[in-house]
Amino acid sequence: MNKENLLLYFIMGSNNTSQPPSQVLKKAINGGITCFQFREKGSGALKGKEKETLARELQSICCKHKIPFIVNDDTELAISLHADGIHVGQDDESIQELKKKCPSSMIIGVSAKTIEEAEEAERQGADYIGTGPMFMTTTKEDAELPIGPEGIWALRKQGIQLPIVGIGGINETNAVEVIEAGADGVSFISAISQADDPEKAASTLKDRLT
Ligand SMILES: Cc1ncc(COP(=O)(O)OP(=O)(O)O)c(N)n1
Ligand SMILES: Cc1nc(C(=O)O)sc1CCOP(=O)(O)O
Ligand SMILES: [Mg+2]
Repeated sequence: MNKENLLLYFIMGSNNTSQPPSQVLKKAINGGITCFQFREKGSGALKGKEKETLARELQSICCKHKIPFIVNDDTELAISLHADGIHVGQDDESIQELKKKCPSSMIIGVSAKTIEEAEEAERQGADYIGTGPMFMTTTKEDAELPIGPEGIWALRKQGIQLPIVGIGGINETNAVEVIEAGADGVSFISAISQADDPEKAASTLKDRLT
């Protein structure tokens, strides 16, 4: 994957916003996001056909604007939609399994915060790692304690070269710290999905980082 695409990585599912998700995504794209992950998860998340319909709608918006469309967790959905990529965590499907099932062009993102996890992701051929939580977050129901941007410093210091995107509690006031620690990008849900004006929220984040 082109690591420039990780700079402003927006993640959202239908339960992360009170506005229509398609409107939020369009505004976020107008504001300058560079990548999108469909994460339909947690309380009230859509399932089955409804989930697929929303995924297709958001994918077509991304496609029109040439924004990579990544699916969280759901490999079957990612494959059936010919998504640009899939993101998995340590408790999800292994990279080895994904490599067997997915087209070789599909971007594979993996959550990794320890040196062991990051080295394993590199060995297995992940395209990028997501490291977090950087800061306190209430968006992920089972989020762990924050490791701070120091967690990214530590991975870089120990020689991790894979593209890294920080995640968790990132907003316009702390995004720069994450990049300064060695990340190629920042990912965020609520900073945009909960904003009254998602376009302005995205463009403010972009201004802070460019
Ligand atoms: C870019 C990015 N980084 C990390 C995660 C977290 O993935 P995971 O640990 O599998 O947790 P869930 O998102 O599935 O709850 C992510 N989604 N994206
Ligand atoms: C999906 C997710 N994964 C995390 C991790 O630490 O792996 S934190 C998180 C939630 C990010 O939402 P917000 O930007 O609203 O804090
Ligand atoms: Mg997961």
